[in-house]
Amino acid sequence: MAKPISIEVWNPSGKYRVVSTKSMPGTRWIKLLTDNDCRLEICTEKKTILSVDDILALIGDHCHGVIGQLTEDWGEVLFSALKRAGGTAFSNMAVGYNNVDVDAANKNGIAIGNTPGVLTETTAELAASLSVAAARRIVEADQFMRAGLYDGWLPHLFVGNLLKGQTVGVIGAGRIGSAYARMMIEGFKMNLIYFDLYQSTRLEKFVTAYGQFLKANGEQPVTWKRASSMEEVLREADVISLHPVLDKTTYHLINPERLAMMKKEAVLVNASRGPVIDEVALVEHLKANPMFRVGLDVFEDEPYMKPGLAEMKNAVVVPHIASASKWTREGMATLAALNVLGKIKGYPVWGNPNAVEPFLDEEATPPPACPSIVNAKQLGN
Ligand SMILES: NC(=O)C1=CN([C@@H]2O[C@H](COP(=O)(O)OP(=O)(O)OC[C@H]3O[C@@H](n4cnc5c(N)ncnc54)[C@H](O)[C@@H]3O)[C@@H](O)[C@H]2O)C=CC1
Ligand SMILES: O=C(O)C(=O)CO
Repeated sequence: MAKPISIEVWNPSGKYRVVSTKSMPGTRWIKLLTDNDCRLEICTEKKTILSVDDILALIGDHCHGVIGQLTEDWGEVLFSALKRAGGTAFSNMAVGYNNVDVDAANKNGIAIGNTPGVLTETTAELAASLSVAAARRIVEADQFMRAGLYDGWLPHLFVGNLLKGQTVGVIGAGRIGSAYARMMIEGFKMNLIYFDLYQSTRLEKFVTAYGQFLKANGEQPVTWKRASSMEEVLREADVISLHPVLDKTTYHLINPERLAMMKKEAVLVNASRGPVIDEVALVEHLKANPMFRVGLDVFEDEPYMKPGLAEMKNAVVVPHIASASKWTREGMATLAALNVLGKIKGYPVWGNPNAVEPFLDEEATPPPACPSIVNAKQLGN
């Protein structure tokens, strides 16, 4: 028999049983569910990553919807169990949903929610921070200072890369990639080269207008270019940040051949998903090219790093915290809860997942809609 899972129960007499596999920041999401006749059960198990068996035990034989996490493996086993339990709704507390088998969800008639928009700027800010930290060797210098090694100013001490006037390359210029590009262009006056499957007209217009503004003020204008291939970005950019979704087309997008195309002193940043980079190849490249630097928020085999990465001074590594601002994490919890609640209540899907602000206004009642359901069309919603 499966080991019982520890839970915390809110509104025990609620009509709809909703499970959250983790405690999430804030209390608004809890209030929204309990005020709407949901009995909410929050898993309080100490282990960080729940197994499929743990989640099966949480779903049990009566469950209307689940709020889950990107660390969980949501496939046929869990979706068929949720369907058998009478459930119709699942939401990741994340915008990325590469941990979810959408075909299996479609087969079982389960709506899949995600949390776009609320984390765009927060994630872009962390990518920008990693870019600067890697370019200016901030972590190395901090460690040097704390080790008591600083014995006076020296002309060669921790010399890094100037960003102004250099080229920033963005691969995947969607919501986060575009926000990151704007920060680097406006903040550091970098030129842009980007690659995406789609043209980012808004981003191009922004760079053109900012370039005109700089020129009018007697400064060197910034420029933009839409690359016709990813390789063009890798060859030309001084700082490259990866922001695509993770799918078959982006798995190991950065491989040994592409690493070799990049400038020897380039900075590579990844705040998308770990498997976008072949991490073993990256470690080899970092060893062979000490002036090449990386800033990583995500890793191929999270929570682990590939052997050798932790020892590399030219790598800045942080534990998948790109969306970790209080406002964003509370907003993600709200959107995830409203996705599940909306489906249970039979609400329509919100028309624009890029404009979810009305759901985040704490003073107002959220619209009667599901903020973002990725398989709405397939389910005929
Ligand atoms: N590290 C973290 O904590 C976070 C990571 N993420 C990751 O960032 C990803 C992007 O999020 P958003 O910007 O909101 O999504 P988005 O959908 O707005 O942007 C993704 C972009 O990638 C492009 N793309 C897809 N395949 C491509 C390919 N083969 N080559 C080039 N571009 C390609 C798409 O056309 C789209 O413009 C998420 O899917 C998630 O995996 C998101 C939030 C936080
Ligand atoms: O939202 C996502 O996709 C994350 O990785 C965490 O915010």
